[in-house]
Amino acid sequence: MSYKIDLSGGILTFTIDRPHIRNAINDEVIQGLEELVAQVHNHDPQFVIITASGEQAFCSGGDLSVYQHLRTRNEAYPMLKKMGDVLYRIKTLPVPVVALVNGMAVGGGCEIATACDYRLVRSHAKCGFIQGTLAITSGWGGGTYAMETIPHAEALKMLSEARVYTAQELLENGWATKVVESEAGVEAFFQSMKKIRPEVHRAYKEIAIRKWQSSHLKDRVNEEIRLCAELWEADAHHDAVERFLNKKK
Ligand SMILES: CCCC(=O)SCCNC(=O)CCNC(=O)[C@H](O)C(C)(C)COP(=O)(O)OP(=O)(O)OC[C@H]1O[C@@H](n2cnc3c(N)ncnc32)[C@H](O)[C@@H]1OP(=O)(O)O
Repeated sequence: MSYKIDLSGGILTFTIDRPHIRNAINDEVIQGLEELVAQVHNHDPQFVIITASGEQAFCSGGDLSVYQHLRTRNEAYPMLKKMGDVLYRIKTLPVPVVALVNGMAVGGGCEIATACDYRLVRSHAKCGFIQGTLAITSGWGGGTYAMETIPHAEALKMLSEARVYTAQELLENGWATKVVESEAGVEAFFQSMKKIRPEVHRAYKEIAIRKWQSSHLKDRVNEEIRLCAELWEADAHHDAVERFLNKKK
């Protein structure tokens, strides 16, 4: 199984469990995220956490060993759309969603964390929208969410530079909610949040969702997915993926 879902103390936690491949996303993880959404609606938790196994990586994006076989725009689009749709459903869950960024979050991994309401970033973690180095854009909605989350120039810079940022840089540009040294920092965050009644958190989330609906967030995400699918089929993308996968051979 590529993921775990656990409910404890009113917190529903989704853990990507593929540390050997830096928690890259495959179809099973995408299905798991769909199951997470269903479980939120069934169990009514106070908070949702998305995290991953190990300390090296939160998520290295799409599993390139699998998705390298998607060659054309029409082949790439269904994968991008499926993940984009489930991330939008996660973003618009009625309760706060917290990314516990336990290590590197790059490419689609950075998109997943950006879709969350809060990002608790371990001090050793580095994160970035490195998609540009693969000659594509973000394609799961993360670019659109970055522009909703941090000031425009910071978002555009982070997306366009396509490099990894340190935890300190992420705190400075507003992407990281808090940099945490250890589990104690995470517990302190939730202790503080739990002082406020769940219905208050839900009400604020509802206000945020209304804003996203009125600014047609879903349409903007769909346009991002379409643009990424177009770039996906270029030789420049496939050559870059091949270079990454063959780097040690
Ligand atoms: C589809 C939406 C957009 C996207 O997500 S495009 C994908 C963007 N992701 C990438 O370009 C992959 C980036 N990965 C990396 O840069 C590095 O692996 C990373 C995360 C910095 C970690 O570096 P290191 O700790 O040095 O680990 P490493 O590179 O030796 O990786 C360990 C093993 O995992 C593999 N791996 C890492 N990320 C992967 C991925 N996304 N898809 C497929 N395989 C991946 C890597 O090839 C290596 O495998 P092996 O042990 O050499 O067989």
